[in-house]
Amino acid sequence: MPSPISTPQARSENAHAKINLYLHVTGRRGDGYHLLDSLVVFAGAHDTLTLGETTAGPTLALGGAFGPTLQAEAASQGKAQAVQENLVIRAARALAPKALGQQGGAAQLRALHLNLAKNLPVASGIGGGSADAAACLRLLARLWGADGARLATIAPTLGADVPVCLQQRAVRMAGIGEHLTPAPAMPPVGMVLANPGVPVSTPAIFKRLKEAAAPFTPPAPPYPSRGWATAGELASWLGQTGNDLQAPAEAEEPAITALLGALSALPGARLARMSGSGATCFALFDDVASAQAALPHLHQEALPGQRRPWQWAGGLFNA
Ligand SMILES: C[C@](O)(CO)[C@H](O)COP(=O)(O)OP(=O)(O)OC[C@H]1O[C@@H](n2ccc(N)nc2=O)[C@H](O)[C@@H]1O
Ligand SMILES: Nc1ncnc2c1ncn2[C@@H]1O[C@H](COP(=O)(O)OP(=O)(O)OP(=O)(O)O)[C@@H](O)[C@H]1O
Repeated sequence: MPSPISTPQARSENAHAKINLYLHVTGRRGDGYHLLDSLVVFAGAHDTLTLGETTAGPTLALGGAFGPTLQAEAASQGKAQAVQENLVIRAARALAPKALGQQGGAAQLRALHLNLAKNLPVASGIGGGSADAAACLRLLARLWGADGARLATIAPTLGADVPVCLQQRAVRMAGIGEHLTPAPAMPPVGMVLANPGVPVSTPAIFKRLKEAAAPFTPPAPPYPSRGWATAGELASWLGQTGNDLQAPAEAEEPAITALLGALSALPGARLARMSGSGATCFALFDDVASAQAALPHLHQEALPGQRRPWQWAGGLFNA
């Protein structure tokens, strides 16, 4: 039998874009973290992490459309080695001693090189570093041997979104992101994703929400036991929900308001909303073909971008 890491496919792992179809902030913990209720799905769009080798590891090479953005961020922080503090490397460092022991872990880390094709915008509300860290855990678990339970204990130590990105399937998320229950099977859905090219900091948006002192929102109603038969049914059910981070994010970045307007105006769009803490927004369509047909109609003035704007059309990722 081939070893689990012997094929080229086994040496790569995709980190799909996390989409919060709705996000209610239901409370706040004593330590300041917010309690959430969110329906999380994953889009076909993804970063890709691939294993390489070195004798000076752990090392990370950044490629893809947004590799230079991450590289520049690291450089602007004035730390020559900041790329090596990327969440991907932090995930590897967290897993190695637990999977292999101190000595074995140190040896394997020295041999570890990772290539990250960063195709998704950075600091954009679609998982980003969390999805990459989760992909790293899944990839290295295959290489080093670690079970799901072990990964599940490490994931929340890396970030609130890492547990959901580890599962990478449709779930209802509660707590600060650690309570995950399977969602009903999703209907066929088309999706347009767009980022206006403005980075948004998650802590800054939660801080704005806190300062606004708005009342917390109750959790969404129970999900229909048979799920939603069509994208239209899903969109109309989502109409009774919202994203509580959208107003503070729009206050921080008016480009989000313009983008939501442009997405709502797309032919066939059933619902337009922001994901996570922004600034990426999504529109739902009846199917992938409708989303792809609508994408060229997206007004480019809605993507002003200090950074590189981004747009994508496709379907959901089903693990
Ligand atoms: C908004 C979401 O994207 C929804 O999926 C996530 O909750 C954010 O997850 P994340 O980016 O992995 O967040 P972390 O890196 O763990 O936290 C960044 C900061 O966001 C705030 N934060 C995050 C998650 C949460 N449930 N409550 C919070 O208040 C905290 O100030 C925290 O210091
Ligand atoms: N692999 C990575 N990809 C993107 N950002 C990373 C990565 N590793 C570390 N970071 C840092 O994390 C910061 C937040 O970016 P990220 O893309 O994770 O945010 P996000 O998309 O808002 O995430 P979330 O949806 O979980 O809130 C970046 O500004 C960057 O400094």
